[in-house]
Amino acid sequence: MGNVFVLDHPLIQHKLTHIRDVETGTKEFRELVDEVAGLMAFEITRDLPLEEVTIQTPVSEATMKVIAGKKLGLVPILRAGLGMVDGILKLIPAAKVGHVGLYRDPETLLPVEYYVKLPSDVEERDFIVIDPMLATGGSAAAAIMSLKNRGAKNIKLMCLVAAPEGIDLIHRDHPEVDIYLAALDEKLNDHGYIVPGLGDAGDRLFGTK
Ligand SMILES: O=P(O)(O)OC[C@H]1O[C@H](OP(=O)(O)OP(=O)(O)O)[C@H](O)[C@@H]1O
Ligand SMILES: O=c1cc[nH]c(=O)[nH]1
Ligand SMILES: [Mg+2]
Repeated sequence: MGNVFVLDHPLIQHKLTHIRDVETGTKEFRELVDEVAGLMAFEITRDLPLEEVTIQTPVSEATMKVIAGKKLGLVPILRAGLGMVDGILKLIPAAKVGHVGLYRDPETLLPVEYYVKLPSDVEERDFIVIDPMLATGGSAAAAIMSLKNRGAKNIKLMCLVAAPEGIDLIHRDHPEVDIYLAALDEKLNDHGYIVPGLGDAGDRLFGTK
């Protein structure tokens, strides 16, 4: 079964509290999501392989380590996943970015796919699927399936806030996928919103409500 990592570094917890606060406006919300995504990327990339290179310092020759040309792909789920991309790209600027467009039908809570564009070398890349919210898990599970159907083999999932229901669905449908979170919340409400959560991530990021 895939692991669930809750990245509860004090900086992440502090910023996430402000993200959750209903008084936090669009500009600050966007900046904080960007910052937390960068802090989380630090931990998610912990297993990147290194290789040795020989360099010359001002003092001597030395054998040191650099990241060994791993092919990474970030896949934000539109729209809200977009808010986390730049914060990660600041740390991993060479990553390619694919997009999966999904919205959750407000009545059925089921995901509806409207767009997919991935890097051409899907089979050779390790992917991180990104969405701030893992609620019922339907959107993330569908995005992961979309990647697998196109040949992706190694996939991680990165979210800010999850409900237990979402974790269960990913474990059921994609048991090998590791999940990285900033917080695991209590439950879903009757409308499928995470409690306490942070509200509608897309609307808060883009100011559409
Ligand atoms: O786990 P689930 O129950 O599927 O819910 C989570 C999804 O809901 C939100 O997207 P939304 O449908 O609001 O689209 P948006 O990002 O365009 O606002 C959120 O960004 C996730 O993609
Ligand atoms: O709490 C939730 C659940 C789904 N989508 C969101 O944006 N927020
Ligand atoms: Mg939304």
